[in-house]
Amino acid sequence: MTEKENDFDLIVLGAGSAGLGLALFMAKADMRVLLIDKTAEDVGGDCLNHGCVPSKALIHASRQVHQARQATQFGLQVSGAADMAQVMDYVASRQDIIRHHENPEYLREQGVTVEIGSPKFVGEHEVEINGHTYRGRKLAVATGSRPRQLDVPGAELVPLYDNQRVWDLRQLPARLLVVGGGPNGVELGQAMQRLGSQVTIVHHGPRLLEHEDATISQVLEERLRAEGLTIHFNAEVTSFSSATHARVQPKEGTEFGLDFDIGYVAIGRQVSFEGLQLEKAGIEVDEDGHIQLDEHLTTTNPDIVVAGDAANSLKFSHGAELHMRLLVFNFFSPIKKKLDYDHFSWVTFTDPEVAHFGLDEPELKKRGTSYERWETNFADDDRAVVDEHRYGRLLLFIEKNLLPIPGQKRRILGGAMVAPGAGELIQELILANTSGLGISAIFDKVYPYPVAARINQKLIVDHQQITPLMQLGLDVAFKL
Ligand SMILES: Cc1cc2nc3c(=O)[nH]c(=O)nc-3n(C[C@H](O)[C@H](O)[C@H](O)COP(=O)(O)OP(=O)(O)OC[C@H]3O[C@@H](n4cnc5c(N)ncnc54)[C@H](O)[C@@H]3O)c2cc1C
Ligand SMILES: NC(=O)c1ccc[n+]([C@@H]2O[C@H](COP(=O)([O-])OP(=O)(O)OC[C@H]3O[C@@H](n4cnc5c(N)ncnc54)[C@H](O)[C@@H]3O)[C@@H](O)[C@H]2O)c1
Repeated sequence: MTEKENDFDLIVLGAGSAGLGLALFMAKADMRVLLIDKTAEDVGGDCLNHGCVPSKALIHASRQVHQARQATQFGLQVSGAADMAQVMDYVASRQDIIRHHENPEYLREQGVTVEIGSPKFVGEHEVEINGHTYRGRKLAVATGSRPRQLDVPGAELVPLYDNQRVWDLRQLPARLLVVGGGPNGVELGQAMQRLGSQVTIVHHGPRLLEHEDATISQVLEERLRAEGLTIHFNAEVTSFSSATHARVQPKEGTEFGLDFDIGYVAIGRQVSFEGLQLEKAGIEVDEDGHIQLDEHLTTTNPDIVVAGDAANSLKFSHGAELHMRLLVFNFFSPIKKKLDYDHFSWVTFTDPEVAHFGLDEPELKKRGTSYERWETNFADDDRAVVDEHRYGRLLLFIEKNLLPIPGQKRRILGGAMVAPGAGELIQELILANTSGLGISAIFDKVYPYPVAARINQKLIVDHQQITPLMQLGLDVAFKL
């Protein structure tokens, strides 16, 4: 290659959600882009290969099995057990479909130069890979994160899986020990229980999904227990005395033993920049090994940015998309945008789903924002009655105006929902939140009866109060 051919507008390290988004967008904008990943099979990153896609496919399969069993209440006869090999074949087939547009050949067709190998920085704008040096005007580190390991005595004896290896399972374990009650642990734990495993979750914290409001987590916990999962809170696995026996220590109380067949470790993620020689590019890391970033996701080298899990903030595929949007805006605009999670949302794809958006109560309190907490269960919602999800729960934080002036906009600051399909039901609330719409945007709608999303309006209608002044106005208007 000539020297010119080795010059790029953008070099991206890592072809996961963040790197792919950045590379494809910049190539579309006619920029010269070099995208690097370790192997061709790694392209697509964790989301396609070990995370979102296989986990959602597994959840889909397990829901089919669960719903078939639920239908026995209507006289349907269901027998037999799910075949794990067939389930995993289904999972792999879904990944294969998505791989059609997440692979080196496809990317090259889109105008992206792709290199496979182990890159390292050799200068402030230079990266070396496979014996060649490439220069980028801008460079992006999008190397993702990896699962945290369970480092306790005896772990080496045990068949311990994490999200990188679990998709190789061909047989359903009779007893599955899940360590960690975050989104990863609860999604996989419920799916495996539905497929036929007996699942036990051992969780450090006092409740599942610790980023959620306690009232929301509690509904999920009750549903999971009703399906047969065992959950130990405030507890940790302290050692393994054999390949199938764990010792568990609750924060308060006596240590106990747990028998299992395989373990699934879902205790969070860690970033690692091993081998990248960040120091050669002038990229500083803090004492925990995290890259020092400003509010524009720029490192201590002004031409090198970080995107996705590697930035070590909220770790989601659409978090990577948010980063990508911010970075491309800032690449082209003289006015720079700052990273802002105020309208960010996420969904945990359990059944019921748990959806979350905007600011939560601890954050509102921290900011001293005036708000009201409105919540409802779904017990009296007609759709919830017929579809059997009266246990659902919706929580909203509504802007509180200091003076009760009629016609004032009251914005929806944040909220959460736990219900089947909550991730879809909550989308109109997210739109209102993102666009700064007031509660009247929901109040004024006429919903087709009986769509499940009417619950959004019900909560708002239930909280409308007629003040004495309004009552007087109504009385006069009616007489006239
Ligand atoms: C079980 C599970 C389920 C999940 N489900 C969801 C979900 O439903 N929705 C959601 O939004 N998020 C979900 N996530 C999170 C989501 O997968 C991640 O946030 C997302 O993949 C991060 O994208 P990324 O591009 O930052 O990193 P990655 O996708 O990890 O991509 C990083 C890429 O960099 C490459 N790389 C690493 N080091 C180097 C190196 N030295 N040189 C070259 N290349 C390198 C890797 O091979 C990889 O391809 C889930 C995560 C897990 C674990
Ligand atoms: N639907 C989704 O969007 C989705 C699904 C799965 C994962 N993810 C993402 O993947 C990442 C990883 O998920 P995760 O659930 O592993 O991480 P997490 O950090 O969100 O949750 C892990 C939980 O494990 C607990 N824990 C830590 N050490 C423990 C120990 N030794 N024993 C018992 N419990 C322990 C922690 O208290 C924490 O609540 C997250 O950032 C998440 O955003 C997203």
